[in-house]
Amino acid sequence: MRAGVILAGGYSTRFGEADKTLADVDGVPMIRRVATRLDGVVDELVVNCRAAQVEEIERALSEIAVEFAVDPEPDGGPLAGVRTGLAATDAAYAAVVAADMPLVDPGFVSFLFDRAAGHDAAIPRWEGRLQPTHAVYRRAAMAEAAARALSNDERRLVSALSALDHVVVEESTVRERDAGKTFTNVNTREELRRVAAEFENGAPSEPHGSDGATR
Ligand SMILES: Nc1nc2c(ncn2[C@@H]2O[C@H](COP(=O)(O)OP(=O)(O)OP(=O)(O)O)[C@@H](O)[C@H]2O)c(=O)[nH]1
Repeated sequence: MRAGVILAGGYSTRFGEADKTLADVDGVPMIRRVATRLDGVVDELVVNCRAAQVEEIERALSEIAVEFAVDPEPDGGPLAGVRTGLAATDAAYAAVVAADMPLVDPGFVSFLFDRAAGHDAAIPRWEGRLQPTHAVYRRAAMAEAAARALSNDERRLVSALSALDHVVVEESTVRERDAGKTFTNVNTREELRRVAAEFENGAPSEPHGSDGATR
């Protein structure tokens, strides 16, 4: 079993005044773009967010089957979000993807699942940095590593990686697969405009019938 855990519990402070995960990306809420792209390569989808976000995210995802994993306490940081998200699934492996990555490439995620097999994680590197919010984890191992790091007051995902037998998928591999755009993330309004332009120009393909636009 493969799960997809969408991390949406942040406060979008750089975005300002609104939850970026609901932002309109060429007619489709950003988190819906992430969910439809992941949906084709996983058996189940989990959305991790704060209780206050559930209603609007549910509306944005209408007709896409997801399970909500609500943070018991808000603002615990991304690592706490991952722990909460992973606790909602029994899948052997889970792709953890931030809700602000609307260009996530399902083929590349599928490749990460393949690379993670037999290990605790497959973590890509892009632009010199590991990308743990766009990675595949063995659920049980990451749940344990996250719990241990959190007990040491760590908030960042990378803190959990040292405890994992993780494969790093290097930039050269990402380039060979022409997948660099999969890591594009949206923090600011300007970044939202740029990513929306990618869709307006028709570049990234969406799974058939999944636009769920502005109904
Ligand atoms: N559950 C949970 N997820 C978080 C938390 N903080 C960040 N995240 C998630 O981690 C990922 C990366 O975080 P950022 O890109 O910094 O997003 P953000 O925190 O909403 O945005 P900024 O406030 O501008 O940093 C996003 O998918 C966030 O939703 C948190 O406190 N709890």
